[in-house]
Amino acid sequence: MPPDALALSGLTVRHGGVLAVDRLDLRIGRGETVALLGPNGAGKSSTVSAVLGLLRPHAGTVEVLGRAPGDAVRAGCVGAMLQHGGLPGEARVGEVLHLVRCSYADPWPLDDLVATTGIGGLLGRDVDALSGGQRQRVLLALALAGQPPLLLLDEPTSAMDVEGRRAFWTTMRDLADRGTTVVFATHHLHEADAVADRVVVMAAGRVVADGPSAAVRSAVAGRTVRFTAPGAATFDRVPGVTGATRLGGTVALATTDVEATLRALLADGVALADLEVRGASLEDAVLSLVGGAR
Ligand SMILES: Nc1ncnc2c1ncn2[C@@H]1O[C@H](COP(=O)(O)OP(=O)(O)OP(=O)(O)O)[C@@H](O)[C@H]1O
Repeated sequence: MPPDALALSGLTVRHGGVLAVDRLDLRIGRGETVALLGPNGAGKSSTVSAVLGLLRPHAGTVEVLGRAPGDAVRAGCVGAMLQHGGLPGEARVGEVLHLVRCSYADPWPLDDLVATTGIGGLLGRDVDALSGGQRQRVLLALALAGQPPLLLLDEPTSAMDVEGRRAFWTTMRDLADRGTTVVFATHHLHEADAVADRVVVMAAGRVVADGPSAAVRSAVAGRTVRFTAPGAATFDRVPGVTGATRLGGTVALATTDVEATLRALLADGVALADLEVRGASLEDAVLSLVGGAR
């Protein structure tokens, strides 16, 4: 059987006195699309850096496609887009792309790479003159230049506009459909929800949840009941309600028992105009999981 894309065992990363990753065990199979989630400082970037061999773990092991991280990177098996990824200065985008493609034995065909990453209009531009979102698209093209089987992306869409993000994730889904393993750290939870087969939630250097997004969401009890109610009536004492907020005429009630809450509201004669009941979002789930890990 071919080795997993990633196999981390007991990975521990320290930055001086700071414990960034704490005995992390994680396996990611080939072809999976995995979102690494968690608050600032959870250890996501440190994990990515260890996988790329950019820092030496304090303890534990890292295998990338069955190899040591440095070997996998040197063999062109890993494409990466890092949070603070640099581009050489005083060069044009096309020149940098050419140089990087030349370093691979079997580079991604240029026209297709340029079209896939949407950088056709940028090839003649100075890299120093790119906007944040354009820079991220160029970094993606460089990460893909060697057609790597594994892509590691650290907050890849942080500077992109809505359209750029949508195009980016469409590209990622296409890559995943072609069998590329995609691992990305993000704070855009709705994107993780839409794109990833699996989400791994980290807090304080450890995994606090791991599974399909729907499973992680369902781990959090509770629903939100939302309706329009003019006036200043309060609803925090309604059965099941654990939290009530009002914004103008819109009332949102967090409840652990939707039926009891709705029955009580109807019995009180509340009209429940524009009624909406929804389950926990991935954001609710992550907040709850991370809160519990603190
Ligand atoms: N070079 C460094 N020197 C000292 N401490 C560091 C360094 N890099 C990271 N840390 C610390 O390690 C911990 C984990 O940081 P890391 O960047 O891995 O988290 P993260 O989950 O990627 O956060 P973010 O979402 O903010 O990017 C944090 O407490 C951070 O302050």
